[in-house]
Amino acid sequence: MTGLLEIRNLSKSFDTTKVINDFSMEVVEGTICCLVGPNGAGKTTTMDLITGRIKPTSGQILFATDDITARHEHLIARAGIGRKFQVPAVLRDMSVRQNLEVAYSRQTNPFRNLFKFRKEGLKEKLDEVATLAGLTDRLKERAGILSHGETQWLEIGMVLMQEPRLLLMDEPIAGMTESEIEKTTQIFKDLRQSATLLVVEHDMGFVRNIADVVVVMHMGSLLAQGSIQEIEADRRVRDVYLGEQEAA
Ligand SMILES: Nc1ncnc2c1ncn2[C@@H]1O[C@H](COP(=O)(O)OP(=O)(O)OP(=O)(O)O)[C@@H](O)[C@H]1O
Repeated sequence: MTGLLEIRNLSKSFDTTKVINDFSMEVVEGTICCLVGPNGAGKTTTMDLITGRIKPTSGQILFATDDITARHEHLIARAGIGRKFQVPAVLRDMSVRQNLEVAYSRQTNPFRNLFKFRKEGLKEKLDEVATLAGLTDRLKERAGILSHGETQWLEIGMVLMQEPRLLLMDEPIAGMTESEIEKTTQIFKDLRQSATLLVVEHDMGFVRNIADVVVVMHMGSLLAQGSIQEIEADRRVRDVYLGEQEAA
């Protein structure tokens, strides 16, 4: 099976330091792939390379079989790759509903843009996303009063309003309470029905609950990939990453 996203022999150097080194992986459509590894392994740099924020020194990135390696960042977003960063970017003085509407109007798919003022399309999408993100009861609230967890869910909702085919997430549960993590786990399980996700995450409990595939990076290279059971049983992964996690 070919991946929706395929990374082939990717390398990236900053000055003389090679931080991504001949790294290859893929994300299959309709799955959640978690990218894990020790601090400095190159996870964020890989996400930056996928979205076109930075360009690789060598290698290729294919999205839906198109080579997007040299494409400009906004064209990659338009092709259907959305990203939710760790730091929220919601408009605090606007309501939850207005935030979702603004995200919809920033729809990056040009075909969809033609219909952006069609109210039914917006309403339908807004209801669907609010339900998925667990925000139906909070639509009228000012975004500024939301809890940390709710703000993160609103951010996820805002990315979903743009209907990405692939959704990248940077540490989505950072700073969340136990109950917020539980709810986020459910949101991700629901998301899997309609989206493809690549998630950078340190919390192995969360990874265990959501991941179809786990990819482990170490020093810019692929160390291991497989199911969570395969990863947790892998001695090399235990040595460089999981052992360190358990000790923390
Ligand atoms: N712009 C840059 N210039 C120089 N070095 C960089 C730059 N960006 C990242 N690096 C280096 O690349 C390496 C990989 O960093 P990266 O942030 O991708 O790791 P990470 O796996 O996301 O780590 P963490 O889990 O701590 O977020 C690190 O050694 C970092 O210092």
